[in-house]
Amino acid sequence: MIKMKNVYKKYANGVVASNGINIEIDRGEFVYVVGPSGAGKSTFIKMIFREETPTSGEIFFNDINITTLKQKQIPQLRRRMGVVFQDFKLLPMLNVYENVAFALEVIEESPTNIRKKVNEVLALVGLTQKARMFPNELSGGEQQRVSIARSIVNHPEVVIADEPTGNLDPETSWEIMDVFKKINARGTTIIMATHNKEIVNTIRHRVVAIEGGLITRDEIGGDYGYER
Ligand SMILES: Nc1ncnc2c1ncn2[C@@H]1O[C@H](COP(=O)(O)OP(=O)(O)OP(=O)(O)O)[C@@H](O)[C@H]1O
Repeated sequence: MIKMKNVYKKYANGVVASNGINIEIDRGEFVYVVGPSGAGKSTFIKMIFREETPTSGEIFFNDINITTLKQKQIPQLRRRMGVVFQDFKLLPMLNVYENVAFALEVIEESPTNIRKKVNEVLALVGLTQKARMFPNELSGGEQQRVSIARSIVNHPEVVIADEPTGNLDPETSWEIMDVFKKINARGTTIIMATHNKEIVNTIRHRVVAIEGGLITRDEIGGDYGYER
């Protein structure tokens, strides 16, 4: 589903964040991306949803070469991907329901479909009762649930998460992992960059370690492998 071939990324300041990455990720997989700070995890993640482009090499999403997509084709690609960030990125003036519905309004879904899809994902993340609340009235874990609901409302094939538990306490982090488990059980591929050793070592999935812009380890059910 996602394939990188000899991906190299050098930022304008000369930093090489990807130094020849080759990887294949199949439909339905759950992949943790681990590695020290500054290793190139976020860059790896951002290149998948075309937030960054490689300096050389190719990235495929199914049979689409996303490295050569034109700017106007990017929204269409992003509709097939859900993205979740450490800091939630919710719109403060919109309530929970509206934050999730927004993504569908932009693509002009019918009001009936919007209602159906939003209510379905709010139920999945356990926020039906809080649909009318605003982000600043919610806990961090609840805000992350909204952000996850928003990421999956359009039934993406893959959810890409960059440190989704980074701002959450341990108990809330486990709850968020339950939500990802449900999403993965529906067949959605999950790619998650994380520093959470306990989670990686307990909820076993494929572990891809990046160090110095290179994949140094790639094991199904692997350990987190670092002290933190
Ligand atoms: N936009 C940018 N411009 C220049 N350098 C960048 C940019 N983004 C990242 N870098 C550099 O690229 C390297 C890899 O960064 P990246 O954010 O991918 O690492 P990371 O593994 O996600 O780190 P962390 O775990 O701290 O989030 C770092 O040296 C970083 O400073």
